[in-house]
Amino acid sequence: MTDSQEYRFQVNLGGMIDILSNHLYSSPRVFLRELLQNATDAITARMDLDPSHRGEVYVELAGSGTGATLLMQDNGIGLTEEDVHEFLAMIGHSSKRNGTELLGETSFIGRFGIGLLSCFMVSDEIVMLTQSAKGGPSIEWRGKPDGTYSIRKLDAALSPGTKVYLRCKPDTDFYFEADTVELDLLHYGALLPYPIRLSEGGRERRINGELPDWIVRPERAAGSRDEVLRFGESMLGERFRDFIPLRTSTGRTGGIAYILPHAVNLNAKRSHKVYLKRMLISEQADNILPEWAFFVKCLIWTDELQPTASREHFYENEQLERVRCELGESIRSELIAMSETDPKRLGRIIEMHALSMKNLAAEDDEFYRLIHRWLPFESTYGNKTLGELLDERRTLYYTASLDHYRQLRHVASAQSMLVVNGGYIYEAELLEALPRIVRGADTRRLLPEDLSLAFTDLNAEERSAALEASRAADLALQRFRCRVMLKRFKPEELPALFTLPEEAATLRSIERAGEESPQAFASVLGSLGGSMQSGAGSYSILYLNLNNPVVQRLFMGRPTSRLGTLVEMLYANALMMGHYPMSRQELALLNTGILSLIDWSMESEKGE
Ligand SMILES: Nc1ncnc2c1ncn2[C@@H]1O[C@H](COP(=O)(O)OP(=O)(O)OP(=O)(O)O)[C@@H](O)[C@H]1O
Repeated sequence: MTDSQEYRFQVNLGGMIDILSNHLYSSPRVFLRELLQNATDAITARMDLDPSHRGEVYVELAGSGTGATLLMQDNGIGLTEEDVHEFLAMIGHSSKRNGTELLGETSFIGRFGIGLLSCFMVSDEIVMLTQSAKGGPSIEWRGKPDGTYSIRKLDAALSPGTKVYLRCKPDTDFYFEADTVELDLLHYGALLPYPIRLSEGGRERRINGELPDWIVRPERAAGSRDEVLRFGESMLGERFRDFIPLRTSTGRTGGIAYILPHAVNLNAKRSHKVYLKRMLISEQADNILPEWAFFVKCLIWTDELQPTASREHFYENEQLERVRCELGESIRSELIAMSETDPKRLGRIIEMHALSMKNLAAEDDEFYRLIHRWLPFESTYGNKTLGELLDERRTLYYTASLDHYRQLRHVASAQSMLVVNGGYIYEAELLEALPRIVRGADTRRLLPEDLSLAFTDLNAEERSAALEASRAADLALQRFRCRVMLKRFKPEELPALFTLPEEAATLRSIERAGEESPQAFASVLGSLGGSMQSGAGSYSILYLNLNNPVVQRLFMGRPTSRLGTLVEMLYANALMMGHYPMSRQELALLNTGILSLIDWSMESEKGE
C-alpha cells in the first residue's frame, strides 16, 4: 500500500462566475436589484456609524446602444483597501455576516457574497470607485468575468460612498434603456426610505415618492382607504375594492392583503410582492401566507426573514412558519371582527370567495362558527346563505353528493321540502359539522330512497284496480333492471321519478363503460357487473305518480296494449329529468318510442 496524498480542489473561476452570474438568477434584470441592494446595505452600515446620516442613490445613464453605460452611486459606508481585497475579490465572502453562518440575522439584505457577479450578465467589466467613510484612500477596482481584477489608489479623495460603472455588453442594450431602468428601479425600490434619482440625457427625476405613514403602521391603513387602494393598483396591477392590514406580533413583518375582486381557482399560483428591508425581494413568494388565503394578493414588508441566494424565495424555517401563521391570523381576526362591525362587507367577501371560506371553515370550528351565517349553499329554496336556511328550518336535510341532489331536487321542491345541496367540495363536511357549531341546529343526510317516505301509498281499492297494469309496467322495465312503484306524490305535474340506489348506480356506470370499451375490457366489466346483479339494491326504481292525470288514465282507465311502450317513455323521460347519462339501449328506446307516438297520433287523426 502506498501512502495517500492530499490535494486541494481546483476552482475554475471563469466557469464559477459564469454559473453564478448566468444561471442563478431568473433574468439579467436582477443586476439592478443587486446593485440597489448593495447601495441599501452600504447606507444601513453608514447609518449604524452615524444615525443622522441621510442616504441617497443616484443612477446615471449615458451613451446609447452597445456604447451605453450605467452608473449607480450611493453615499453609504464605502470600502477600504483591505475591504476590497477581502470582500470584492473573494467570491462567497461578504462583509454582511458575522462568521461563516448564512442564516443568522443581520440588518443587511445581502449575505452570500455573490450578488455583484450578476452584473456580468450585462457587462464585461465591473468598475467600482469607492471611498470608505472610515477614512483611507479612494480606490478603483476593476473586475472581469475571467476572474481577474485590478486595484488602483486614486489621487483625489472621493466623498464617502461607492460608484459602480457598467458598460453594456452586446445584446443587453435593452437593460440600459432609460424606460427599462426607470421601471426596474421603481419596481425594486419603490418602498426604499431614501431618494433614488435617475439622470439621463440631461434630465433628472426622482423615482420613489415619500412613504405614507401606513406602510410603517399598516393598522392605520383603514384611515387612508382610497390611497391604499390606489397604491395596491399601481404596485400589483389590479383594481381592488377592499383590503386587510397585516401585522405580526413582533411588528417586524406587515403589509396589506388586497382582497381579489374575482373568484380564484384553488390551484392558481399565489404570488405576493415581498419587500425585505424595504427592497422588493420576490414577486413569487408563495410560501409566506397559509394555503387557504388564496383570495388575497399582498404587499408584504419584512425585516425578519431570510431570502435564498436567488432571492426568489424565503428559507422554509421556523421563523417563516411563525410569520405565515401570524399573517394568516391577521386575516382571520379581521374577518371575525367584520362579522360584528360590518357584516355586509364580510358577506360580500365571502360570496366572492366562498370556496376558500368553506375550506377555512372546514378546518377551523371557531372560524366556521363566526362566519357560518354568510356561507352560501344551493338548496331547493334557491341559493341561500346558511343563516337564511337556518332561519327557515332548524333541521336541515342535505345530500352529500351532487348526483343525489339532482335526483331529489324536483320532488323535494315540489313538496316544498327544503333540501340543501352538500355535493360540492367541503359542503357535506360543513353541514355534518353544523350541529356542533350552532346550538339548536340539526342536519340530516338524505339519500334519494329516503324521499319515497314522503310518498303516499295507494289504498287497497286502488291497488287492486291497478294490479294488472302495474305488473305489465314492471315487466316492461325488467330489462333495464328497474322496478315500477305506483304512489301518489306532489306535484301532480310530475308523472314519474327515477331513483337510483348506490349499487344500481355502480351497475349502470359499469354497463355504460362496457358499451364504450373494447370487447376484452367489456367482458371483464360484464362479469364484474354480473356478480352484483342479483341483490334488490341493484334495481333502480321508477315511481309513477297516480296524482298525475296521464298516469291515472294509464293505470286506472281502460287497459291498453300500448302500456309497455308508454311506461318505457315515462322511464326515458324521468332519466332525462334527473340528468342521468343514458345507455345506448335507453336512447334507442326513446327513439322508437317517439316514432311510435307520432305513428299513433297520425293513426288516430285518420280514424277521426
Ligand atoms: N455599494 C457598495 N458599498 C459598499 N460595499 C459594497 C458595495 N457593493 C458591494 N460591496 C461589498 O462587496 C461585497 C460583495 O458584494 P455582493 O453583492 O457580491 O455580495 P453581498 O451583498 O455581500 O451578498 P449577496 O450575494 O447576498 O448579495 C459586499 O459584502 C460588500 O462588502
